[in-house]
Amino acid sequence: MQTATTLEVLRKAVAGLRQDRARVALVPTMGALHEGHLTLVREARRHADAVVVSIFVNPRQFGPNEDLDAYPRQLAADTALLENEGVELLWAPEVGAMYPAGFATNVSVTGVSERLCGAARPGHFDGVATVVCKLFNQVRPDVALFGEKDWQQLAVIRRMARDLDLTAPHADAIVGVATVREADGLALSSRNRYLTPEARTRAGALPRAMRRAIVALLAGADAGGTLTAMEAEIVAAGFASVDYADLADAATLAPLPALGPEPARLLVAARIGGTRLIDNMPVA
Ligand SMILES: Nc1ncnc2c1ncn2[C@@H]1O[C@H](COP(=O)(O)OP(=O)(O)OP(=O)(O)O)[C@@H](O)[C@H]1O
Ligand SMILES: CC(C)(CO)[C@@H](O)C(=O)[O-]
Ligand code: BAL
Repeated sequence: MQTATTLEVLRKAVAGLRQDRARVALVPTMGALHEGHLTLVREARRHADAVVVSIFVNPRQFGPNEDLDAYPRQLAADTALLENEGVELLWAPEVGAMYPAGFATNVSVTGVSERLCGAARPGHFDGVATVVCKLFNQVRPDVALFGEKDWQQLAVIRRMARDLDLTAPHADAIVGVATVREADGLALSSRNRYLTPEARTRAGALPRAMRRAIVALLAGADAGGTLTAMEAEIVAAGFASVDYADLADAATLAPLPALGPEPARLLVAARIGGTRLIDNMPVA
């Protein structure tokens, strides 16, 4: 596996891959890799001949009081994991290579960015859209893979890619990969490593409460009452607070106060022991 840390080396390496192989896949990450990321890498292989993974802890998507400094960085261990998966190219720029002095551009996706995590983390999706737009322009992948764990992020990126003609105009250029979970149902996340063993045990209550709510909704229970009961269950299990718990249209994330004919998604963000966890599931 080749590692590029400058744009010049990246462009040469991508050109080399393109000479040898037809299709290139991109898997953007912030590192601290786990089985969720490796599942994206394996899925990427099914869609392309060469796989490029980026590792970049993107300062622009962190708020002023968020965990940018604490975010786990383990490039050597990540490199070994990616080598083991047969990844062709790792793109691991420093902040100065991604945002050289004078950088002054912002990509902002209206609508789908505005609720849920967008409301709880002002500026977050502008940071995500800006860096993913840059990554797409840097690598020019035929296909890019993102996890459904970050459902709203996936929706924002799909909107941006369509609006800015960033990817090939086929429907599956942005592939969403199903959330990989621990045995107790907790979604794998780099931030799970912030949890104490006790908080980690309690955190399994989040997906359990969500599943119970979905069963109730499908049985015809009132949406408002079900969400309130679910929030209470999450807090009773030891979470400090619930940032949001909402039903949304699965494609646009438009508000969906009650179940209708549209496909719905249940999306939750909750805090435990100083760590903010997110999850989402289809109401199906
Ligand atoms: N459990 C998971 N299942 C599937 N994909 C995942 C999972 N966790 C992360 N991903 C995906 O991996 C990509 C990189 O995510 P990122 O590096 O932010 O990891 P993360 O575990 O989501 O970290 P964080 O704790 O910052 O949310 C994203 O597309 C994300 O949706
Ligand atoms: C897509 C992404 C790599 C952009 O920094 C990040 O938000 C992530 O890891 O989900
Ligand atoms: N996986 C989403 C990236 C973030 O929370 O900043």
